[in-house]
Amino acid sequence: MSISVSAAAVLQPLTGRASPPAYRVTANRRLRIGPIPSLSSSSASKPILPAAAMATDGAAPAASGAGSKQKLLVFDAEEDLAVSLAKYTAELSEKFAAERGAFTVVLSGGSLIKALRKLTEPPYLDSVDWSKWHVFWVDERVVPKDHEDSNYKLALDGFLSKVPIPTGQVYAINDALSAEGAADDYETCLRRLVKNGVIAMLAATGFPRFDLQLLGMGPDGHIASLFPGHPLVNENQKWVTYIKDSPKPPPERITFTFPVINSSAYIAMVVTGAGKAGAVQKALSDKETSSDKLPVEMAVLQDGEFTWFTDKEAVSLLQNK
Ligand SMILES: O=C1O[C@H](COP(=O)(O)O)[C@@H](O)[C@H](O)[C@H]1O
Repeated sequence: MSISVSAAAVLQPLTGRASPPAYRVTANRRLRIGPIPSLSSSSASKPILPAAAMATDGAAPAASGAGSKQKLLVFDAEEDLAVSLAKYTAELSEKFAAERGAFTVVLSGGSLIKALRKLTEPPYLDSVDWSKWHVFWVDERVVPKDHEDSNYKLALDGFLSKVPIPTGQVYAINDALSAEGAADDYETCLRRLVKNGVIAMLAATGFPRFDLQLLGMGPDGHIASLFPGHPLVNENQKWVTYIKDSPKPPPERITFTFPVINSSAYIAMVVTGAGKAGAVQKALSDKETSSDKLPVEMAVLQDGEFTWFTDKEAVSLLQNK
């Protein structure tokens, strides 16, 4: 099989949003998977038509994922990905700071944090208005904040300690509480910030609408602390919930639920390495009605823009099919 790439994917710059590192990709539900054509010798990323979740411009909203678009960016090297991710994030920061006077950013743990390193360097260190940033976690391990397993510590060491975000705008969990207590406490914090306008609300869903969620995916296709086959993936009332039997250690965690993840304005899904190629292949295959969806496949924005930032290894099974 071969990949079908729309010419529009190459030629049509995205408009109406922050100017992105790549291009709008128009939908093609007859996606064929195969070798990635060389689209531009000067570009480090190659837009490819991805998943069934992609929506045609102007298409009627589907039952879920209304208004959702997905783009797939594939970089030759992780270094190129990091450069592009920094530009993308800085442009969204500028857009939301101008529009709303605040930029609400959700971090995951794991490999994502290292991919943010270019934001801590010139020109972004000086050009980004860090005073507008409000930082949250899509999931957190229920451990002390100075524990090696803490997503807060990972982000502090690798990112937050290197940029001047006001400490009062960094919303870590209360690590003195139980998993259940920490989840409730975090949701209460989010509700307060929605009430005072720091976090937007998506009227269509009644859930908070973060400006940008910077997410990673595990080799099993989990995102946040929402794991394949775990009942938490079906939680549709709570904003934040907890897990005590995480298949990946540590076992106790709190996590945003899918309604919150899917109410975001923008998601950057940052996935690198051959170890994730199987999950990427499944997520970007053309099975629209698969009943055994991976958690990453359940991340479908209600009204927003979803961009995959990947490297060649992560999409290697797409290339070889
Ligand atoms: O446990 C977790 O894993 C995922 C994926 O991590 P990665 O190192 O494979 O990128 C991460 O997104 C999540 O926040 C974390 O708690």
